[in-house]
Amino acid sequence: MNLEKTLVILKPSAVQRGLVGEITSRFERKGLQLAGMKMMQLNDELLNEHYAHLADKPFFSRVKKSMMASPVIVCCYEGVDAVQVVRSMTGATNGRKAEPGTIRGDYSVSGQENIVHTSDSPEHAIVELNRFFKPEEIFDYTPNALPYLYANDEY
Ligand SMILES: Nc1ncnc2c1ncn2[C@@H]1O[C@H](COP(=O)(O)OP(=O)(O)OP(=O)(O)O)[C@@H](O)[C@H]1O
Repeated sequence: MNLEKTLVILKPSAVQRGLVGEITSRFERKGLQLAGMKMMQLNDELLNEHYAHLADKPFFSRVKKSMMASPVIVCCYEGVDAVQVVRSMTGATNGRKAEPGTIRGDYSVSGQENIVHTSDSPEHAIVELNRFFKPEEIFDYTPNALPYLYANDEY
């Protein structure tokens, strides 16, 4: 089984709108295991790194400003194929286009204020978790529910 860890950032739009419990409960109910969680204030240096792929976009400084508008909650979730599972729960970037049932589809009507960031590949998840967490802030433990979450078979 392909056990992975992935990064979720509850953006200022989630924190300010009081959606932290709603969003984290979705991941819990799905069966993803919480491996790390903290509140932090993002800064320009971190965001230049995190959003380097957007540096030449006209909305770059607006996105960074919005990500610094309040503290965020950063989470590490673990599970089999966790990156793809969390990404599919996230929905399309623009909340107006995201499918109902996804986090962005259910809680956002904006392209920018879209509630969560989630890692988009296993490779990026490793880099992003190292960016936002110290090693000692990520916890490895065996959930009691493990036999009820995954069967032994490979589908
Ligand atoms: N055209 C746009 N106008 C305003 N903000 C945008 C636009 N496109 C993207 N963004 C913001 O920048 C973030 C990063 O954009 P990216 O293209 O990496 O999308 P994403 O991978 O769906 O989002 P994320 O990386 O946050 O999960 C988006 O989540 C959104 O907040």
